[in-house]
Amino acid sequence: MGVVEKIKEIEEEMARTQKNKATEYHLGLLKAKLARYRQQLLEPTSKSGPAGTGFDVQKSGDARVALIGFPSVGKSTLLSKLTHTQSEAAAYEFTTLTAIPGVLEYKGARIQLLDLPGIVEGASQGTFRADIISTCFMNISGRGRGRQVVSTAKTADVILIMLDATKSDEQRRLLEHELDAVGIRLNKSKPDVVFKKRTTGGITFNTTVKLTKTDEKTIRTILAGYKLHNCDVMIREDITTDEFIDVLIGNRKYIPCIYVYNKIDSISLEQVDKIARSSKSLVISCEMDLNLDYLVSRIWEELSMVKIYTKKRGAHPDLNDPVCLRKGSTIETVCDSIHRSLAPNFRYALIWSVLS
Ligand SMILES: Nc1nc2c(ncn2[C@@H]2O[C@H](COP(=O)(O)OP(=O)(O)OP(=O)(O)O)[C@@H](O)[C@H]2O)c(=O)[nH]1
Ligand SMILES: [K+]
Ligand SMILES: [Mg+2]
Repeated sequence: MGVVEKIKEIEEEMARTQKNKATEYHLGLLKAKLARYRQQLLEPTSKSGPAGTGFDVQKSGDARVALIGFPSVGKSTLLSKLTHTQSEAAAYEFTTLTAIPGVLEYKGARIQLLDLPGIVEGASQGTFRADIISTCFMNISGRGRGRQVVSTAKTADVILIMLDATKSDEQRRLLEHELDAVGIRLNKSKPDVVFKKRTTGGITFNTTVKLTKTDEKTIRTILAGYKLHNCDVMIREDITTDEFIDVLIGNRKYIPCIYVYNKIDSISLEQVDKIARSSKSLVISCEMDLNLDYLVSRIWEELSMVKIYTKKRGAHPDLNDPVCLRKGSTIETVCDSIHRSLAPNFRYALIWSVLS
């Protein structure tokens, strides 16, 4: 049986299994298995298909923002509006077939905006079902280049999920599920769990908070499923079973995301108002140039960039030429962004002032 069939089988079993206290451990095991198979799908050595590599577009500028969405929601139109790059836009689906990078200049930073092909061929006419997702997920040879797109999304600092405001919100859940399946966690931070493998000593299990969404037994069952018999687990947050599996698997990507609803020129004011009020959501019309400036400022906010000005001794800094980095970067990152030979010989930095 291939990996895809195994995934399908587990998904079916999970759908059949009633969720209650008695089945919790079993479901936990199934979840762990499912995560492992999905992982295999993306591994280059897997026999199930080619590696989950993204499009071959070099990262450039200070940050990368990826546009993800169904066909014809207006991704290319947006890229052409916000950057000097023209990406072909048309009324038919799958106009864009590869990744098109453009540069968005804002507050002295250069942000790479990536237009990507529309994803999830065939899913748009189906209802939200796990078996459809698995099939779409594998559908890389067809017109929709789903897997390549989601792999590219993994390299982004911020993801824009672009939606057609005139269509149902089902599209949003499908896209979220698709990204989730490849290990992207949207608008979440890494679970506060310390996990260390050991060679002997059994399992030590500690928590600093009360666990209400999972428990020690479930976690021990999962560890056994992974053949992890010696390790330290320290849980410092009220995590779910899924979040624990994420920690075990390790290569999850925690990426901020904004839901951008386009084409609001075609819906009622009441509908616009409703969408605009939900969190992380934003309404625009590319065609009528509505709210595009606000979108850019929100992207900037989500990127949480800091600007660093360097100066020569006795001279003023050049305020037109900042080094732009994500918040949380270190002096070493600053050095590396100036020149890669700088950090090894670096001794100290003088810091003048911090502006907010
Ligand atoms: N009414 C309306 N139409 C829009 C708006 N933005 C884009 N469109 C139209 O939507 C259609 C699709 O736009 P594209 O930019 O090609 O969409 P895409 O998401 O890049 O599509 P694919 O590359 O095929 O995935 C075009 O006919 C655009 O003119 C908008 O704000 N309002
Ligand atoms: K299109
Ligand atoms: Mg396009």
